[in-house]
Amino acid sequence: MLEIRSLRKTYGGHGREVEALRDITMTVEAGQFVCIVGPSGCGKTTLLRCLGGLLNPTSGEVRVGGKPVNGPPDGLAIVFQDYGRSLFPWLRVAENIELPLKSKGIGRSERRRIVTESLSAVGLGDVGKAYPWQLSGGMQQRVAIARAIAFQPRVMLMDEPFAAVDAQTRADLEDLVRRVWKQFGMTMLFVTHDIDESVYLGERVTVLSASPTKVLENLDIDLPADRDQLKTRSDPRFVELRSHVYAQIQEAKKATGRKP
Ligand SMILES: Nc1ncnc2c1ncn2[C@@H]1O[C@H](COP(=O)(O)OP(=O)(O)OP(=O)(O)O)[C@@H](O)[C@H]1O
Repeated sequence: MLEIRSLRKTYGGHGREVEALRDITMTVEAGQFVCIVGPSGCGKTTLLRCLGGLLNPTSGEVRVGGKPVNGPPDGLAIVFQDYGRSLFPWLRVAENIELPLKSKGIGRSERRRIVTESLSAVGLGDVGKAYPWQLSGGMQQRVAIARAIAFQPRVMLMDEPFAAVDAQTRADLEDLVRRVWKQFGMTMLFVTHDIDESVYLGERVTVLSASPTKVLENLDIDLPADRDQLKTRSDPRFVELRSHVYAQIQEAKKATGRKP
C-alpha cells in the first residue's frame, strides 16, 4: 500500500542545506499498523509529509496504492500533533467533520450520518454542536481523529498526535487508535518519539537512524493483538522489545556524536 524507495530529502535556502532524509526504503502492506520512531530531528515529519504529498522528495519515489505521489493522494488522511491549528475554531465540531465530506460531493443526509458515526467511534457522541475551543485538548484530538475517520481513508498518517496531551489522556487515545484501526481496517503509519508508545501500538516498528537518516531496523511486534495498558506494558516481551528499540536509538545517536 505504501512504498518508499531511496527517498532523499534536502531542504535548501538561506545558504544552509539540511539533509533531512538520506536514503529511506520501506513498504507498508495494506491494513498494517506501522510505527516510526527515531531520534529527534531525524526527519520523521519530513517522511510523512512526502507520503502525504505535502512535500516533494529531492530524489527517490513514493507510491500510495501503487500510484506515484505528486500531491495529496486520494483516500489518505493525516492527523497532526497540533490539533489547536487543525480544527477551524469558527465551525462547530460537526461542521469541522463535515467540511471535507462536502468537497467529496457527499449529500447532506449521508454527511450527517457519517458525522454521527465517526463521533461515536471516538466516544464523543454528544459534542457535535460545540465549538472546538469549548473542548479539552484530548477531546479536540478525538475530533481530529473523527474527521479523519469520516473521510473513510484507506491510509491514515499520524504525526505525533498525542505529544501535547497529558499521560492519562494519551493512554486513552492510544487505545482509541488501536480500536479505530481494527474497526475500519485502514493502513496506519504512526510517527512518535515515544519508544513505549511505538511498541504498544504497532504491529511493526520501523527505527530510523539519526541524520543522515536511513532505516535502521524493521522490527515485528509479536505481542498479542489485544493490547491492554497494564497487561501489555508489563509483559516481559514488551519490556524486551522496548529495550531493544531504546538501545538501537541510543546507538544511532552515539554514531553521530549526538547527546541523548
Ligand atoms: N522547512 C524546512 N526548512 C529547512 N529545514 C527543515 C525544514 N523542515 C525540517 N527541516 C530540518 O530537517 C530535519 C528533519 O526535521 P523533521 O521535522 O522532519 O524531523 P523530526 O524527526 O520530525 O523531528 P522531531 O522528532 O524533533 O519532531 C531537521 O534538521 C530540521 O531542522
